[in-house]
Amino acid sequence: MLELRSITAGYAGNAPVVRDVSLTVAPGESVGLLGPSGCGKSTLARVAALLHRPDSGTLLLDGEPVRRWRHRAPRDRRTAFGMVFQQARLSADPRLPLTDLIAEPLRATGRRREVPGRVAELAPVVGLTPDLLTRRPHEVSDGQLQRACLARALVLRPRLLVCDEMTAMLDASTAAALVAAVEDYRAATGAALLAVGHDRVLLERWCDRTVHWGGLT
Ligand SMILES: Nc1ncnc2c1ncn2[C@@H]1O[C@H](COP(=O)(O)OP(=O)(O)OP(=O)(O)O)[C@@H](O)[C@H]1O
Repeated sequence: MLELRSITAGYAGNAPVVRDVSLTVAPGESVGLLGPSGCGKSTLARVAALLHRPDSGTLLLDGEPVRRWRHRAPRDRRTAFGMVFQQARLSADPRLPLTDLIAEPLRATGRRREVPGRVAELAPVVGLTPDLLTRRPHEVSDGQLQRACLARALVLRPRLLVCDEMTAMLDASTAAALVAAVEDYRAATGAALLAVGHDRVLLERWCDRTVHWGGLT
């Protein structure tokens, strides 16, 4: 269970972009968060995934308040989340072949031995053929790179996925394939989902419930 209570967050030197926002994602639930461009959805998504420390408010994970963020958060909390960002190219190290990109969280948590097995398992799940796995980000399409980023988000088997406009830059068939991969993962594991976007039709089809930014406070 993820509970965001009265979260206010922003960027140093500027007025907060998220003000007093509350949102709950129950275990196994999928929640869509809809809002116009620039309203603060990505900022709230990063707060929810422990990647951005809020200025005030409380985040509870399974009833326990989170007190530390980013690399300071305890490992079991950080690894509870998998996050997919809107712009795969900005979130992917351009030096890494896709295999290493997918495996990054395993290496970062000292689980190198699991790399070959997990990458081989996940590549077909996200629709990546073996020849693509040895290529670097500049040698693959945006859709192929986003597939690898989804695999990276799944590699530690998170309990909660945060997808921030995951499909915004993609064609309809790639978008559908990525949503299907997320849903297959959720069906198999019971993981919850927070999907952020501005495509009402997509979010309403994809999620158990959809909340509107203006109705969050
Ligand atoms: N690193 C940053 N430093 C300063 N301001 C930022 C930073 N990142 C985002 N902002 C500002 O915070 C506000 C909210 O941005 P955010 O990306 O959270 O919105 P969003 O709703 O996700 O937008 P979009 O749908 O266009 O991605 C915007 O005004 C943006 O300019």
